[in-house]
Amino acid sequence: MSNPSLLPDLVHANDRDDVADADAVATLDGVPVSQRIRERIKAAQRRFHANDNIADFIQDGELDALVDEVQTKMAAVLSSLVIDTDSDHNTQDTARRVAKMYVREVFKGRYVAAPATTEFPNVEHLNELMIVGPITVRSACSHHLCPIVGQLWIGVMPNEHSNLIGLSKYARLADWVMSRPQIQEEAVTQVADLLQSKMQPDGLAVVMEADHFCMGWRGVKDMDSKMINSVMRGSFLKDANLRREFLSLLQRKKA
Ligand SMILES: Nc1nc2c(ncn2[C@@H]2O[C@H](COP(=O)(O)OP(=O)(O)OP(=O)(O)O)[C@@H](O)[C@H]2O)c(=O)[nH]1
Repeated sequence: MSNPSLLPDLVHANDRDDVADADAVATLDGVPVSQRIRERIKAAQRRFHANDNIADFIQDGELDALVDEVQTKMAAVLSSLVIDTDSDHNTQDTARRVAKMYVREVFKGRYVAAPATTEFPNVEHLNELMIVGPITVRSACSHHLCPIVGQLWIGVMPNEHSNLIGLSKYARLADWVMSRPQIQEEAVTQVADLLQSKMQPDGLAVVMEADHFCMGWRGVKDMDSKMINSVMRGSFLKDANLRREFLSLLQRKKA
């Protein structure tokens, strides 16, 4: 969706002097930009959970306005945490930095469309196991918004009708999915669904192993435990030998 004609009407909080004012939310005709986006999603009867992509409902220029809006709300959070952002030189720009980090970096996978992937026909009718990994992945848990950092392995069993995608695209697509507040079980399923739709392979396997900072940095403060989970589809589910081959190759690489 894009409608550049809306741009001149956007009022950006950072165009003004009162950026720390909790009422100075970026608006379009007096309506906060998040509300406009939410109304479009609801009208289309679509979901907007933390790990959903909502790029189809965001118009040109609105992401900048969203950063402005989040900045204003973050300033209010810092104020409620009784941090003196006026005299504390370290936190003067923190609200802006955090807003940019959420919208433009760590949760970008909610707000931008999927990276382009060229799909190539499987001309040689390749039908051998292929494994990509470890791909380093970074996400955040939906519960505390604490980082999740780990590794991902992908196994593909193509057939003659499958599409092949460039090697770098596995990492790009995984990053797009992970750059949203997630739980690991759903993140792995989303990666599998995405690859399945692009490649249509006979079988697909995705394994993820990650550290959850909500366990290590806070809460139970267990630094050692990791979460490992996997999704097996098609021939990886039906064929125990294929599954064993994939898991043993992966173990050898991890050792
Ligand atoms: N299943 C699953 N749980 C996760 C994931 N990331 C974080 N969690 C857990 O989600 C739970 C959040 O639940 P709550 O019990 O409501 O939160 P809490 O009281 O702050 O929990 P504590 O972490 O035990 O202090 C915690 O147990 C986290 O460790 C994930 O990817 N998958």
